[in-house]
Amino acid sequence: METIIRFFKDYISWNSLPKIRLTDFIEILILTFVIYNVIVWVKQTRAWILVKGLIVLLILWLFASILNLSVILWIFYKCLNVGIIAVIIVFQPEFRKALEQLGQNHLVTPLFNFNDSKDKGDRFSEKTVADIVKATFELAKAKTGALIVIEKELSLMEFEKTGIAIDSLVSSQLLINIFEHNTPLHDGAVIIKGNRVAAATCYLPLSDNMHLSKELGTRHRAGIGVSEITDCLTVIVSEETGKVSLAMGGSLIRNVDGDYLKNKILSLQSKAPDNKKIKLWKGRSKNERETD
Ligand SMILES: Nc1ncnc2c1ncn2[C@@H]1O[C@H](COP(=O)(O)OP(=O)(O)OP(=O)(O)O)[C@@H](O)[C@H]1O
Repeated sequence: METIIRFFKDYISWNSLPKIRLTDFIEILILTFVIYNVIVWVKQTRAWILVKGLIVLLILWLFASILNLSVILWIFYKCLNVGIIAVIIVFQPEFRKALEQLGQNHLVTPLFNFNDSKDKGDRFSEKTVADIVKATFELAKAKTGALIVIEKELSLMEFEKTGIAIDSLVSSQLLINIFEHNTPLHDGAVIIKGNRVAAATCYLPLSDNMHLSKELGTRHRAGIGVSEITDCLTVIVSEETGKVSLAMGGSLIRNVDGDYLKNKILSLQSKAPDNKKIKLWKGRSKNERETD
């Protein structure tokens, strides 16, 4: 009995328990957040197939280890380095997308948003909103294909650079003219920043979303693609059907009317209330992004 009491005194006393500091709690929270997000990412991408493959390989390796199958183990170890590089190459698009999403994270973006030019006044004037809506539906009526990307918080500079600079005030006439068939500027996308048409003929990244309807061509895929990696609003006018669709946060809303488009543009207008949020470095928190 005495031995048992001594055991409890020696080993289950408060002194023998590891000390938990505040930093340990912080570490646990960070790790929980990271592991949860990695699991969600793995489930949402092709990486899930990779994980299943890795589990099969792990079982094989365990089997070979238990039975001491030296040749199989030797092959495993020799292939390990090449395998890691192969995985990085094959899953490069997924890794890229994950890093881009991390960069868009609500915690990170405000820290590194150096662009304070939009801190003053509204993003769009009433005329700009009305002209975008007017041009869109006139183009739709004439079944003229169009792709208009409206910038929100995240810069579209990298796509702007692929096109021809315009830097002109938005007007319905200008937009209609740009997308007119057989004119030098009609191909590609127009980028709108505030009240100005920044550039035309811009090339956008195509979405690789496999769940998109097969009837959607590259114009729609490009519109959705740019909305997956930035917080822009993309207006797509189908040349084939004359219907207007919107892409936001990687989702496509098809066949919208003028009021819906106007409200969506106005929703970009409302900037995040900077003064109510923690402003760490000349930055501003993003408005909530729309999902399906
Ligand atoms: N990556 C891209 N970036 C910008 N614009 C693009 C891109 N790919 C295609 N486009 C535009 O889309 C046009 C081709 O549209 P396509 O017919 O393939 O698309 P769609 O989605 O079926 O649209 P529509 O209903 O208008 O036919 C091109 O002429 C070009 O203007």
